[in-house]
Amino acid sequence: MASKSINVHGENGAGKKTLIGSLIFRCGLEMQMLEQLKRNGIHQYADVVPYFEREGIPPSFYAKSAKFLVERENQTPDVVFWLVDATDPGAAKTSSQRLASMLAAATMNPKEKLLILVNKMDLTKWSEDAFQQVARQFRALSLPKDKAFIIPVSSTEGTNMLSSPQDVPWMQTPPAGRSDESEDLDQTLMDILG
Ligand SMILES: Nc1nc2c(ncn2[C@@H]2O[C@H](COP(=O)(O)OP(=O)(O)OP(=O)(O)O)[C@@H](O)[C@H]2O)c(=O)[nH]1
Repeated sequence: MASKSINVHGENGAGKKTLIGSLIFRCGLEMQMLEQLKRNGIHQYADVVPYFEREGIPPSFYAKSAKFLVERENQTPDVVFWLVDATDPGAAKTSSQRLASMLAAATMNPKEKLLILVNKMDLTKWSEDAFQQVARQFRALSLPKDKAFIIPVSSTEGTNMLSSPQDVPWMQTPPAGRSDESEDLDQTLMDILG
């Protein structure tokens, strides 16, 4: 199976460790490792990556096409996860400005995909307004063509990561007049990773 690299960015507290821990728990753990985590008192998603780092275990998870390795220092990974807190539009603005300057300076340059993940959607009760308020900040940037996607998720609940959320009608019906791929809200995080 192919191996690909992922780099994770986001403001403090956006949910970087929780997202990766959640992906590792949902699609990266063998029974033996699950038992090792339990034995060491690791029950929260956010504690998995720090535990792996202490133990020298490279964090990774599986998607359909590849094994994804999470790397800290890599300016040209295959995929970048750019996390934004859906409950904090102010932080989203700062975050979008930081993304714009990193793209302009090419200090972050994903080879295949840039996934802007609007996280903590559960806390907004999957509000379309909350999502659009954050997404708008990022749509205003000149994002790399055909590589960038804006995806609402909940890392703690795993929603829209492996399967689509139920009972969120606006996710199935994109806004009228918008047909570009980055607005294809009926694709989950894993669908887009491929
Ligand atoms: N309700 C909810 N809480 C979340 C979600 N994702 C993260 N959190 C919470 O947000 C807080 C910060 O999450 P972390 O994963 O530690 O965030 P981080 O980006 O790694 O934080 P730093 O290392 O400080 O930059 C924790 O209390 C998480 O439980 C989510 O999808 N929903």
